[in-house]
Amino acid sequence: MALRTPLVVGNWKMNGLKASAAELGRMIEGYGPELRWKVQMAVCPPATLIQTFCVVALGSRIWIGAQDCNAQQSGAFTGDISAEMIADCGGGLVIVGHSERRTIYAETDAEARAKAEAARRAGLVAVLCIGETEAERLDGRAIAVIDSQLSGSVPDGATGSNLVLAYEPVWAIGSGRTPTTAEIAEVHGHIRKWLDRRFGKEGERIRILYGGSVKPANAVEILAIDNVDGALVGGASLKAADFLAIAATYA
Ligand SMILES: O=C(CO)COP(=O)(O)O
Repeated sequence: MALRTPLVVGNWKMNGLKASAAELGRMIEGYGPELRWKVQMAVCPPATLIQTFCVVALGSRIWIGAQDCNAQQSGAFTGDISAEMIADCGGGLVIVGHSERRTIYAETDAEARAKAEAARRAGLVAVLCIGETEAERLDGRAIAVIDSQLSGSVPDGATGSNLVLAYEPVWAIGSGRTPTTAEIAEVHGHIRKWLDRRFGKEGERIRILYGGSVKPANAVEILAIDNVDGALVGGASLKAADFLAIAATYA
């Protein structure tokens, strides 16, 4: 068995209504045995659809997850959901620290870390997002920013079974632009070394996904890069044909 099974996660963001279960159905149909053995697929719909999607995906081996959670188990946090609630619906993972949460809702590394810890408490896998802005990259600070996000948001005791990292350069999200393969290789190699230093052998089991404008047209090139263990896909995960084509890179 490979040290790290490739993982392709779809982040639907604030898109999807009940009727979108049909699209999930098409994904399940296309996730046949030849793909299942090679790559793990997951879909994170908006919170309103988690329960429905978990029922639709039952027995399909596609994981269903959430896009965020509150770090607390329950309480007076109007509008929020907890990791325990996601697990209760049948969810298996939760995205934390996404750049849209960091930018729009001013979430900090410490909050992302607390959410990753909440995910572990509830038995979920946390998909923890990090990545530099365009200004930071142009300033030559991309690696420094990644380092500070890693130290601030990766929880103690992380393992390959409770944490996945996602490198998402903020400027590549929804823009149709991606870093060069050398730039992605540099950041992923850097994160891999950081995980080795922090967690030793266990660090080798933690997957590092790339996210930001991944499409069927660039997936082959991106997913072949050293230390890229899969993708976190936004727009292209909304259509079964595109999402399956990305995952099929591993077939
Ligand atoms: O933010 C992303 C996934 O979390 C990436 O979004 P896009 O694939 O639409 O660029």
